[in-house]
Amino acid sequence: MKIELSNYSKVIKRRTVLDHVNCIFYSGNIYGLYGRNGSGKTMLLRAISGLIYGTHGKVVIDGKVLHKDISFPKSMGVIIENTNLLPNYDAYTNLKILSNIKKIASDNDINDALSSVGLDPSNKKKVRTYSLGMRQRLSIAQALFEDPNLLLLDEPTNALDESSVEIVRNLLLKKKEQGTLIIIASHNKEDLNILADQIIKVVDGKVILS
Ligand SMILES: Nc1ncnc2c1ncn2[C@@H]1O[C@H](COP(=O)(O)OP(=O)(O)OP(=O)(O)O)[C@@H](O)[C@H]1O
Repeated sequence: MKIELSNYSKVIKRRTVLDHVNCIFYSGNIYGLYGRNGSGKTMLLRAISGLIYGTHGKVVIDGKVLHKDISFPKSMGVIIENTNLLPNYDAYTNLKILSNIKKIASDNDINDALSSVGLDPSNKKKVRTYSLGMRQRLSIAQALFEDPNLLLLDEPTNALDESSVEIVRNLLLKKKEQGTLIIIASHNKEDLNILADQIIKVVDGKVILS
């Protein structure tokens, strides 16, 4: 998989939040987006995910122009703010409902996905009563669940304790080895140093490649 942003800009209410971004992402790599609050990291993830329309420029995914040839990247797992969880169901039911929509997962798949992030599949607690860290682990299970080719993760480990961070780092490195393209926005320099093949600095909507 190859994702290319060419001269991509996004202007919201006369403010340029992404400014002539040019970058290329390839499968089998982890890219770390690093930058201050409000610099545009989440916006860049949204642009790649197809959640927003660019004001100028384009996103091309495997030769197909986003919002022209395709609406979304074909196989994608996303964590952009914790809006993807169903708070009134337990963790198992969250993944079960997702799998019923997509009709792909067995009970074993669900149990494995929850166990892989250290959640107990038999825990019947409703997700609304979960701690932030448990929610974050469930979001990660959900993003990884269908084995997507592309993972877009906004601050995936900011609420996790040390042992959970370790679990998630290992999971992501394993996915990378399997050829997944992973883009992570993070304030955690240690995470990015350990995980990222390339760190991309985002400053005032501009991308600085290093
Ligand atoms: N819906 C919106 N309407 C107007 N401006 C927005 C909107 N969402 C984000 N912005 C602005 O776009 C800019 C980039 O925001 P973005 O969320 O991408 O930053 P970020 O680098 O992810 O920050 P953080 O580290 O705090 O998560 C910010 O100035 C923000 O105020």
